[in-house]
Amino acid sequence: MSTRTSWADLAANSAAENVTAGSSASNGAVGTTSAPARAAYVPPHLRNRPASSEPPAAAYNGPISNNDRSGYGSGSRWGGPRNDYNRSGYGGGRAGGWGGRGGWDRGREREVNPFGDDDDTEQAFNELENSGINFDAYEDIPVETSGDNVPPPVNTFAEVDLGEALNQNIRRCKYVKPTPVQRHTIPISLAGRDLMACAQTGSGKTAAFCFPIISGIMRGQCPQRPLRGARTVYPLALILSPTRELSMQIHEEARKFSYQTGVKVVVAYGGAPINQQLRELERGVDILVATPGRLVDLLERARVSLQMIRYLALDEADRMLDMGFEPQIRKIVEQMDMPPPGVRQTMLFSATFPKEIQRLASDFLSNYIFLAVGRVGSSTDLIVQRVEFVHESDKRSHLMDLLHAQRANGVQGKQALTLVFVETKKGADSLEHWLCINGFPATTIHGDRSQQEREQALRSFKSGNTPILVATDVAARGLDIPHVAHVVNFDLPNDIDDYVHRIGRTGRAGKSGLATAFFNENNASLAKALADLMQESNQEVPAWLSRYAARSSFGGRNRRSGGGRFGGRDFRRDSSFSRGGSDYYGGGSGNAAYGGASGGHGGGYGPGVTSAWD
Ligand SMILES: Nc1ncnc2c1ncn2[C@@H]1O[C@H](COP(=O)(O)OP(=O)(O)OP(=O)(O)O)[C@@H](O)[C@H]1O
Repeated sequence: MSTRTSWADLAANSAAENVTAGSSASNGAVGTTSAPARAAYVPPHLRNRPASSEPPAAAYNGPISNNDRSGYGSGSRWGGPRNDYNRSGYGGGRAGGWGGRGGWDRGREREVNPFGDDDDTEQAFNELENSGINFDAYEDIPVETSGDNVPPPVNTFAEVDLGEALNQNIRRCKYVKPTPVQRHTIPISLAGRDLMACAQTGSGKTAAFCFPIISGIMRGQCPQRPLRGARTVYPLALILSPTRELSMQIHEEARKFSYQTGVKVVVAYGGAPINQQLRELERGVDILVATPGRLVDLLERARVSLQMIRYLALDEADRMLDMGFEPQIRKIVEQMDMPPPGVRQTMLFSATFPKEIQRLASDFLSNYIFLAVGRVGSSTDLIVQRVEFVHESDKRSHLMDLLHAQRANGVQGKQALTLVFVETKKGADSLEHWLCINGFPATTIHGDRSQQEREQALRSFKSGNTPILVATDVAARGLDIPHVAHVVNFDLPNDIDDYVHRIGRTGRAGKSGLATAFFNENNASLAKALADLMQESNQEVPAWLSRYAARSSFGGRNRRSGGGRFGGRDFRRDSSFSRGGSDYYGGGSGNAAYGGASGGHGGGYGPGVTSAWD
């Protein structure tokens, strides 16, 4: 059949494309090292490294530091409460903040360009806009904020003084306007406020927390690092995320945003050799992006100190505080040497925020602002959700039908990618094998694969060489993979929030996508939450699913309290919040099983207030 040929062609084409595109990842950066201005050969182990990692500049006169940037003034100390530096940085003193950055030029010459462009091409970038974002869909987006003195949103990046180097990188990224979550959170963060932000998948949360951090470090005065071990490093900002791949992605993004700002970003995650990460750290770090396990390791080895942390960001914060991660997060945030809330600035981001998690998270925050931003455009336009009743034994043939239909429609001929979620690692391997022997190039990502295999699988999927990725929930959150046209929930998750994150791998940044779920009697406990979610998103709910939902609405792990809209609502507004523990789940009996459940986290929106991810 011609399918074989077309798959082979597809692979060949995409391989070629991959080489030219550089796929926005660090590979692309390597390719740029041959630009005339940077003709010197950069050995592989030094590539993708901010070049300002050099010995302390002459201006620096403090004790041994691995973090200091050559341009950072005379070493005035940051050490007092957060308000001190905020006032000097963001108040009337702002005007003085951006001049005289000449010292950074030295770093500029050597820093590997993560955009794969050259300074000379900046004008060309100015003329382009990120066409992926549907800006019209931004009108009338529902937003809810709560907290004291919420700073007003901005409409443009120009309205906030992020600094010229960062602005230039924003232009390079072709971000013409801030997305809604950025419009609201950037002024809040620049004002030094703590923040809990709930905004739909694919809406630009990464930049929303990176921009204020980078800008704040750029404008901050050079902190004098304490003298501990010569090999201990003192990052100024910590960004935690739950998976290695997500940490790598945030690192890549942050490196782009901080290009030529003098701000150094390093990533540390498990499964990769620690020595290499230690070497990177020793070259200097301002922003450390990390997974919790590897960070605990580094802290216990006293190779990282959190003493100088000014900014703490938790991406996928609800996941970071669920039962799996909470002890590690508490250890990092509360039991090491990190400054307390009110001294550091803390920002929590996710598309989902169950109330119980909000309650836990509030321990980490001081006088925070809660923000819920509705989805970009109408949900019906972005992710079309379908649920099909498929018995366990029919799932494979049903998947095959879907994939054949996609081929017939030519979707995959255009490099469209399909992400298939399954429940178990074994199930992932077995489905991948079956797909491959049936002529559908597939790969897999799950926790039993080596880190190298995981990274290779992701690369191959992103490039289109292997247009089907079978994944467990390790790929459910945060991953920003362009051209994922279809997400298939081959096995539905037990938790409606996981469903939301999984389908959010498509329909990103204003683009449309399709999500198909295979439902059968094993998923009855999810029926109510799924039907509610689909209804809220203006999706067609099959009659049989409504019947399942009616049957299961008496309880169950995914029941939402108050029958209300799902909840990006501030738990502090809920009158039951002072009553403690189980009430956050509406008093439902299934609440003890919190870790795997999202039940009842809505609490109900009032009229006219829209959920953050409907
Ligand atoms: N202002 C902007 N203009 C154009 N594109 C943007 C803008 N901000 C972010 N993007 C793009 O939108 C995409 C999604 O952003 P991001 O990965 O930060 O989403 P997210 O909200 O963190 O999603 P998730 O909840 O799945 O983690 C990225 O490709 C990013 O480059």
